[in-house]
Amino acid sequence: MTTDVTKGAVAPAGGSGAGVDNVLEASGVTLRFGGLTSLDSVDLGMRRGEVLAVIGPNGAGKTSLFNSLTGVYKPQEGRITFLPKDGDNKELLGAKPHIVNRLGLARTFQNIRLFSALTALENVKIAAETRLKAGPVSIMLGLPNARRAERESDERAHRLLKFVGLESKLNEIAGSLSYGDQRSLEIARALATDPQVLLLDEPAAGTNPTEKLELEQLIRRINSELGVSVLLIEHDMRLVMSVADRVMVLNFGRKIAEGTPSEVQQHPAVIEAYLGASAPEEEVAAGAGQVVIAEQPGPVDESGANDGDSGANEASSDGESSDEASSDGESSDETAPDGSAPDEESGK
Ligand SMILES: Nc1ncnc2c1ncn2[C@@H]1O[C@H](COP(=O)(O)OP(=O)(O)OP(=O)(O)O)[C@@H](O)[C@H]1O
Repeated sequence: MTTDVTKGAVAPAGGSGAGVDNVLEASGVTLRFGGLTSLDSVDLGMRRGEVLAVIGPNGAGKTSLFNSLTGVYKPQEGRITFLPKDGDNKELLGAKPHIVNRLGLARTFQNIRLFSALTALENVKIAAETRLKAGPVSIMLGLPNARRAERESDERAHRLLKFVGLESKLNEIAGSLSYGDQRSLEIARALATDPQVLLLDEPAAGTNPTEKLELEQLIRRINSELGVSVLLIEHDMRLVMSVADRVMVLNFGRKIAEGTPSEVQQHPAVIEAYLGASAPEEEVAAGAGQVVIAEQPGPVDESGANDGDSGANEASSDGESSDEASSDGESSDETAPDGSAPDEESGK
């Protein structure tokens, strides 16, 4: 049975993972922006404890899927079910981002969103404090339980900064950190909310080769040492192929393949999606039936100048058509699951 966290109703669990120990399931997720179908009946079955990568050419629907899973967008159709360890399944479609986060899903964004004027430690503590049991009044009055909670969040933030390799930079201003360190800080902040599933949206974008290798190690450790399932959007195919247990491929909003990294690399639909239907046959043949997927450009800075979503903003700000996906209307005032303010229009 699944509790619908949006209505308090109870519904049967859906999804594609019958007989498998899934942590997250989606079935028939369809997301439209006016005439544009960003996700077309997408199914997802994410296994507990795995690193699952979502790949696809630019505009394939990867971020739309993340935004749908985390409550930033509300797809018009489908089911999204979180299956936590305690067995109390939750329907996520329509749930607000902060509720999704409280249930156990945390994410990072394509465009880094830190409180850039605060220190690394403060950034993580803010996220850790969303887990505090003490209410605002006891915090204001400095009651013993509030002091204990404050100490716990401080310790937790220290531990996580050490875990991501930033222990020597905890008092540095976030905005002054290198791009790679800012990405690590974002991950620490997401982990501070104690998720069962971590969604990473292009974590390698803008990082240098050394930082990419460190990121690869970090993703492995998050998965193996913390026991967190990782859903990863990434254009860096070397990273994807090395770190993912399984890969799901989207193209034009549809799932076109799913399997192990080597399975999807050899999948004809994937080869076609990446090389294009008109790719010369010898180009495909040159890969001996195995596509060497070219790395696609991701965003290079916080302005998202290179994230290719300019059209996205136009459509979402319209918001009038009943056929359109609604982005969470509260998200501009609210902090995002990881304590950051989401870019409501693109959710990137
Ligand atoms: N808020 C929005 N309003 C209108 N269209 C949108 C919105 N968000 C996404 N889209 C459209 O949906 C499609 C999928 O976009 P999405 O950002 O999910 O792709 P992506 O696979 O993440 O691409 P990239 O790799 O470039 O980040 C695109 O055509 C995009 O323009």
